[in-house]
Amino acid sequence: MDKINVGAVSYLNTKPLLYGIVRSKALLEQVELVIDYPSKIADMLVQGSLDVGLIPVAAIPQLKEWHIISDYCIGAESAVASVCLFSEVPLDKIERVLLDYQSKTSVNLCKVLLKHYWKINPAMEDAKEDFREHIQGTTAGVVIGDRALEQRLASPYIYDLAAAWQQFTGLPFVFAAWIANKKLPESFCKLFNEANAVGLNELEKVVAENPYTIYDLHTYFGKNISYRLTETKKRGLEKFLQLLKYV
Ligand SMILES: C=C(O[C@@H]1C=C(C(=O)O)C=C[C@H]1O)C(=O)O
Repeated sequence: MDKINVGAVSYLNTKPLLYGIVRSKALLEQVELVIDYPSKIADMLVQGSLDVGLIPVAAIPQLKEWHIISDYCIGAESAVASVCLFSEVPLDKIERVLLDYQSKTSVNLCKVLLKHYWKINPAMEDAKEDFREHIQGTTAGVVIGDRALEQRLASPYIYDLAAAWQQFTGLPFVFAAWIANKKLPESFCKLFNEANAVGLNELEKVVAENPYTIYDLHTYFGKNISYRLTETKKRGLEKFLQLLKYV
């Protein structure tokens, strides 16, 4: 039987989900695992080189067919820490926003918040690889993932996009979810879901396996990121997909 091509995000936030996946022999026999940054994983799922991906939810409208195949996601109930608008000046002085090329969800979340919540209208620019060096003066930037945790040490103004979304809507936010572009066998989905949960029940071990000095990973995995795809998170997701039509 052909292997199921699975794509996962290369950031620290995905380590708790991958912990059990890479330890499940039964799963690894069925799976070819690819790890890359989120916008790449989304493009691969849309093109069909993946069957399942932990994809940015903003890419969902690009898929002809999609199925959420797991109860786990990369979400947040309040401040997420690793998805922020970083700036040297306060919000009302920002003239230009550089948008992280590795993101599909957060750059659109920032557009939604600028328009409907903060009600300001700076210029937006899709950024290139070295964009973090250009976050200065009245030029701000949306940065995601591990690089955002680093950027926290450099930027005086940090606007957490999940916290702002929560204040705007009263709902949690889903950044990425395990989405398949075709129906997959029930037996695989069950095994896959169970494997996702293993690391979440062993966060101490996941932290120990990933030495990191920039940010406390107990806080990051245990408080900032919220991994369960609950009914309220699904409501947050639906609301975001609605607003996405008009950005
Ligand atoms: C919370 C995060 O969520 C991520 C944000 C994504 C996006 O903006 O497209 C995609 C996948 C997630 O890993 C993060 O990476 O910091």
